[in-house]
Amino acid sequence: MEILHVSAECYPVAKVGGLADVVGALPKYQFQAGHIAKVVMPAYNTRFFHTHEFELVHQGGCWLGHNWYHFNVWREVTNLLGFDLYMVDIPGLLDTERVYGYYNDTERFMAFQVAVLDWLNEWQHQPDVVHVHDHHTGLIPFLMTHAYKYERLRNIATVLTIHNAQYQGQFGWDRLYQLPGFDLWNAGLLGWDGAINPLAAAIKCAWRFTTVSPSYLEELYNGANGLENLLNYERGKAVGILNGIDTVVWDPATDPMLPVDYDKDTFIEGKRDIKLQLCEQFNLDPELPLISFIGRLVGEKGADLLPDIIGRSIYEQKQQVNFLLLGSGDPHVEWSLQQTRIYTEANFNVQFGYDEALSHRIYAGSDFLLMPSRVEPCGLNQMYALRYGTVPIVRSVGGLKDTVTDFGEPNGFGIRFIHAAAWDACLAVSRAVALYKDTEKLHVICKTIMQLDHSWDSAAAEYLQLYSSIVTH
Ligand SMILES: Nc1ncnc2c1ncn2[C@@H]1O[C@H](COP(=O)(O)OP(=O)(O)O[C@H]2O[C@H](CO)[C@@H](O)[C@H](O)[C@H]2O)[C@@H](O)[C@H]1O
Repeated sequence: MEILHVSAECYPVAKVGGLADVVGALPKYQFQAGHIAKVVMPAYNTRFFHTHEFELVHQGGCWLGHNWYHFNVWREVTNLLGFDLYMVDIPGLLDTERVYGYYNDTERFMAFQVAVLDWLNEWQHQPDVVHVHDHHTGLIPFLMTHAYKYERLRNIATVLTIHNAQYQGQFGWDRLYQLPGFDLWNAGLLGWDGAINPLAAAIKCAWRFTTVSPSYLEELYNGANGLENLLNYERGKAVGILNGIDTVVWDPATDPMLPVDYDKDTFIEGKRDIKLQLCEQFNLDPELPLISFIGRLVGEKGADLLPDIIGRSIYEQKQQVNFLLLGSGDPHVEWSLQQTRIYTEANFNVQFGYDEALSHRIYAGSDFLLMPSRVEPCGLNQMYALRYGTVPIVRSVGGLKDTVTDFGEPNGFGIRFIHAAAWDACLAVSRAVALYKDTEKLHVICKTIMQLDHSWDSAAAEYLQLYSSIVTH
């Protein structure tokens, strides 16, 4: 089978969050299973694009309303990532330093999608499936079925994966003229709640859609940032498939970003050494339990609760616990964390910004990883933590509920709490501190969690089963 993944992010080329991890791993597993898996993404002005060898496979141009853009499609020639990587370069639109956050993001991703389809329209053959990810690529299933110039693509199966339904990419109907021509009787398929909504359009037009965990799918029917009714209406097309993790990139036994490697038999020394270095770097006492948080500092991740959780826990535990944070996001949260640090300096440190290498050292060197998420479609951090022998403390929601059991239950191994509230998270922290003191029990848990299988094997098979159910030839 031939699958073309279309995405705004792909690790290690350009990563903002978990979307990149998934698109950098799933195609690799599909390729290893004997299929042709391709990824096409924007050619941002990244180091990767400038330091690897690419060949030009297509040149074209597209109108976006009154503006004409040239584009080039490049292919990475060495199959470095374990699948075919294509990058669409649109000077003036996509050659940006960052992935998102520009005033013209709507045009940038609209042009990207049109360029991908123009290119696909020129292929001699056709892929079996076009698999789009999140709202940045959500117009594709609509355009493939309704735009006049893509009539040839009409019978290719399309799948949408929703990594996060909070973001939908809405824009006004006044921009309708920027899209390639289609029969206006079908314009309603683009809309939701008074605007063009690319995520809603993809839910309506893709042949199937998936969410990144079964629990998240169930939750979306009741809370999906305005799309609940649509999702309920289209539920016949929905499947929840739990993400896996790339066990080659995320392996403490071979991770080049760690100063010391370790496995299930050497984790006590390995984790201790990395924790020592981390604590030295961040001025924390290595004898105390180290609880970390990595991620975007936004409400969805419960980041606004962190100052309270940290301040109260340090007080309640009589300064016998440490916290370390890596992330960036909401300026109010960053400010509040800085304020918290003023009175908890000996027990808490934070690094604002994005640092891939540091994130690996934190997963490895921490005793616990805290995830007080309000919404968590899947969550990869808890699976990385498990693989690195770090006990996850999670709010029982979405994918966290599907991947972490509580050590208070038979065969449980993590710490779960129910409410997205500081008091409940603080109770979970107190359980973590107590577990830390029971070294023997903690070590048994660490060894167990390092051996759990969260590789992509089973999820990749589920996706292939889904494709087979819709590919007609
Ligand atoms: N400051 C920082 N420095 C270094 N690394 C950082 C970092 N902040 C985040 N990361 C890394 O980014 C990734 C974040 O993964 P998440 O699962 O939390 O993704 P996110 O919420 O972006 O994506 C959405 O898509 C994914 C994939 O489907 C879902 O798991 C998730 O629930 C959903 O919200 C992890 O690899 C993490 O280590």
